[in-house]
Amino acid sequence: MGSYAGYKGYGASVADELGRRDRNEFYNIPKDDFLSISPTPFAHPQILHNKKSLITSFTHNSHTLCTLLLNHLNTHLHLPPLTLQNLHKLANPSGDQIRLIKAPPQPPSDLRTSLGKHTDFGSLTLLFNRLGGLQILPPPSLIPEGQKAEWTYVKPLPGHCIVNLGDAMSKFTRGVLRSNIHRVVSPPGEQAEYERWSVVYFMRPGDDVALKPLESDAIPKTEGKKMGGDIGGWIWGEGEEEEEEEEMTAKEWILLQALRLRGKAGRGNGVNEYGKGKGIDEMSGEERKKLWDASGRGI
Ligand SMILES: O=C(O)CCC(=O)C(=O)O
Ligand SMILES: [Fe+2]
Repeated sequence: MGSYAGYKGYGASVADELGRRDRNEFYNIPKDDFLSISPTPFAHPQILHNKKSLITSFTHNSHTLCTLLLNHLNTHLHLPPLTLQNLHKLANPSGDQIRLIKAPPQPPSDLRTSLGKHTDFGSLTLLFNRLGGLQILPPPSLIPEGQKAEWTYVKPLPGHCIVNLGDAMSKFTRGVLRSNIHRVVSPPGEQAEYERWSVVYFMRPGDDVALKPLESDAIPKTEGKKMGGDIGGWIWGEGEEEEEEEEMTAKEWILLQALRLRGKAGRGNGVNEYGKGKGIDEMSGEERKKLWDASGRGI
């Protein structure tokens, strides 16, 4: 599906409104490549093939953990047994992937956002990291009256991982569950001196799954007010009348999000094609701003 597998170089995408570049490099490993599900696996370097058993055991364990969480969500959403689990089967083709992210220490006099604000577009994300740096923008329900939402660090705890809900889950539940806005900045305090690594597992719905609200007495039957916000389809905000949305499969949706970020879906400049396309240095400030406005999501 698409070609968002593989390496993204340091500074290859835009991380803020000023068009400044990100400060991380990462590598995406699709689940289907190492479980022999994909008929056209990405040409990964030999070193990853040498680590196949590690990659497959990490995939299995992460998927099992996500399935446990889906089990609880399924119960609390009053869905028929195994509804969410059946939309996310390990053996079915899907956009699930592992991401390995490396962010070197930043110059103290020039600290920037290392991974721009976004919502994840899959279902659940597991984040394994030892250093801080991840920040969330809390929803209005957690903000005292009259105050503004402020970026807040999420502290990694030993023996824990951090779990994000993604946009697909918002779609399945008509916004009962919502994807969180997050970004990564320099780790706080003394941690800023160290290289930050993050190992991520993105669980996404099976390729053939329709991204539409599920039937349950805990999920509203009509759209009513759509929750607005400047990124993501279903995040909090002032609320506006819902427009008819075209129904898509997860495969189409994920490809659209990936292309959108890379500026190929009718907007932007194709800068995020992992090294291909027009470089950010060649773009005007206006072009960078346009790219930023058009993206708004993780890759
Ligand atoms: O490194 C982190 O803590 C977050 C990474 C992230 O948000 C992403 O890759 O989508
Ligand atoms: Fe993310």
